[in-house]
Amino acid sequence: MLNQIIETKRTEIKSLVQPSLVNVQKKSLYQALSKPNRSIGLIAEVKKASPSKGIIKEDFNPLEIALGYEIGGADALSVLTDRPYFKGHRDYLSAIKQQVNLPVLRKDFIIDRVQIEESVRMGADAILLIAGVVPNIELKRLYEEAAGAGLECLVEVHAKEELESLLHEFTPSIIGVNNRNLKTFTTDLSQTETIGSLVPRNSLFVSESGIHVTEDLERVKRAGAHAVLVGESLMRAESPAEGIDSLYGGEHIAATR
Ligand SMILES: O=P(O)(O)OC[C@@H](O)[C@@H](O)c1c[nH]c2ccccc12
Repeated sequence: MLNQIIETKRTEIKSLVQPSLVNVQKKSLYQALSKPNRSIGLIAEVKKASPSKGIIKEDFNPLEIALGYEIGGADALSVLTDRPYFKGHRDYLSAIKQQVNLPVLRKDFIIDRVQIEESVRMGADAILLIAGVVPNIELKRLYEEAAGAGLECLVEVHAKEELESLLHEFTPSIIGVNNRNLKTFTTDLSQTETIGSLVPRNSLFVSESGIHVTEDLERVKRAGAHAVLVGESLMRAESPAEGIDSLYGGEHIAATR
């Protein structure tokens, strides 16, 4: 499946037409996650569908969901911009970034520098870079290119060895451990525990995927995660804010903010 997605991206890139530049105020994902609203940070994801779950939300209004996440006290947003597999759109990200006062991560499969330019133009604050889809040396180039263009990166890994070999090349400021196995699509939170022990002290550590209930949150918190990236369980909630509230077991937002 991942191979197929990457093939599709290569085709998309060949005919990519750059969007016009949207004028937005940059917000740092790193800073937001360094001082989270609650005991563990939250990147709340705007996602209509996924290859493993099909359509997650029928009546999907991305802007409304994003505004709901902001009201609910999310620290940052992740917006799917991949169209064929996740039913996202780059216009969703631009619209959200113009209306919501939170850092926005572009969730897509970035394999080429033209997509970095595209991300800047659409108004993203940060992009996802996935280890294993391009060689590490190439990932490092994309990371540096993004930094030069003013974008932060969440660098996603899936195995201990993958993180180890990545750290030989460079040390990302924000490292995501994906609990989802990209081949079988199953999620396993022990991924966060095993791989988390290797995340360098100075990097922010995000646990991604398969976090549904307060116990899951507690578990990845114990494993040292600074933040979680949550999509499906929030998308299925009665409302985005209620979803966040029940995930956090009613934990209040820090009064110091
Ligand atoms: O819906 P979930 O299980 O809460 O997962 C969110 C997020 O981690 C997931 O959407 C994701 C993680 N890495 C990705 C890479 C591409 C697309 C999507 C993803």
